[in-house]
Amino acid sequence: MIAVRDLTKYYGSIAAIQQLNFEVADGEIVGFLGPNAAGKTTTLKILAGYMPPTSGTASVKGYDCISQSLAARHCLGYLPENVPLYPDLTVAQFLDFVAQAKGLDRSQRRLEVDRAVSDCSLEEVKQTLIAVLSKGFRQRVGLAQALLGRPPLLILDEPTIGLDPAQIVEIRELIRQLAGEHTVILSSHILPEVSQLCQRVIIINRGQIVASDTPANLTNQLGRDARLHLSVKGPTSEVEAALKAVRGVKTVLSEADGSFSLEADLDYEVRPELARCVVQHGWDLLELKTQEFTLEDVFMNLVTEEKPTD
Ligand SMILES: Nc1ncnc2c1ncn2[C@@H]1O[C@H](COP(=O)(O)OP(=O)(O)OP(=O)(O)O)[C@@H](O)[C@H]1O
Repeated sequence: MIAVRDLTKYYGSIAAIQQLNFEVADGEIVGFLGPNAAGKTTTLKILAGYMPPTSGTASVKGYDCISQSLAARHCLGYLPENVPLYPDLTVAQFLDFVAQAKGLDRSQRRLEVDRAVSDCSLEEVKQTLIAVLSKGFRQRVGLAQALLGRPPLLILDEPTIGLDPAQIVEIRELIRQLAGEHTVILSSHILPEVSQLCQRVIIINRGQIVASDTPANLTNQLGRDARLHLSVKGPTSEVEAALKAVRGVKTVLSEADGSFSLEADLDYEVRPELARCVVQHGWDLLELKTQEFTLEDVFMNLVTEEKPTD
């Protein structure tokens, strides 16, 4: 569905993205994840045909996003970071206007507007002026306009930004439902959002791709170490020293609440020995649990490891 080759964009002397290469297959839901200024919006704008790259190519369904922009744009619906809505129009008028701009004829327009209104649960505000809509409803209108014409690809730039927690849950649920019939690429810097919604994650930092895999594989890649959390009632420095001495334990960190975080070699089952160690010292073992690596750990690992080259 999407093929990106050596995509590079300079704004003046600033390289927003450099030599990006990735593909998105039909039916995939891909999260484009990165910190602020990583180059997410720039990439999505190029894919949506909003601006040309400095070099490299991007195509949607085989159509080049710049030289065959019209054909490429027919295959996609784009929700920009800041949705350009017309406040003086009602929701129905605005959607009809966008449907016209997408080249749909009168009868198709009515059907498509009704379907998008229904898909995005906009019935109650269909005749309401956009000016008076809440941010959550505006975002739904933004999604609805992207859906008009049933494009096979949806490009969603930070779809939940600025929404309250309840609205975020609603929009995520809506995206999950839409994903069944569409290929989706969405950008976000919210890690749980990406791990909940996406089958694959592309992590971008300083304009370059630093990882691309399923959330599960990314967390598995984090290494051969297990993380454990212990809560022990005993003298902190002595407990710390004793835990450190257990075979397989690599690091011990005492936490502000008096508990301990450990990293241990996965090749050893350290838990029985840790428990014995605590009990033999006459301390109380209140809790001992292993902790899974999360996408946040992967992200921090990749993003903080990457140092600027200049
Ligand atoms: N129109 C522009 N003119 C000059 N520089 C720009 C322009 N748009 C973006 N940039 C710069 O390009 C880099 C990438 O920006 P971009 O908006 O693509 O990142 P992003 O990952 O979407 O960030 P955010 O999460 O903050 O929206 C940043 O350094 C940004 O300042």
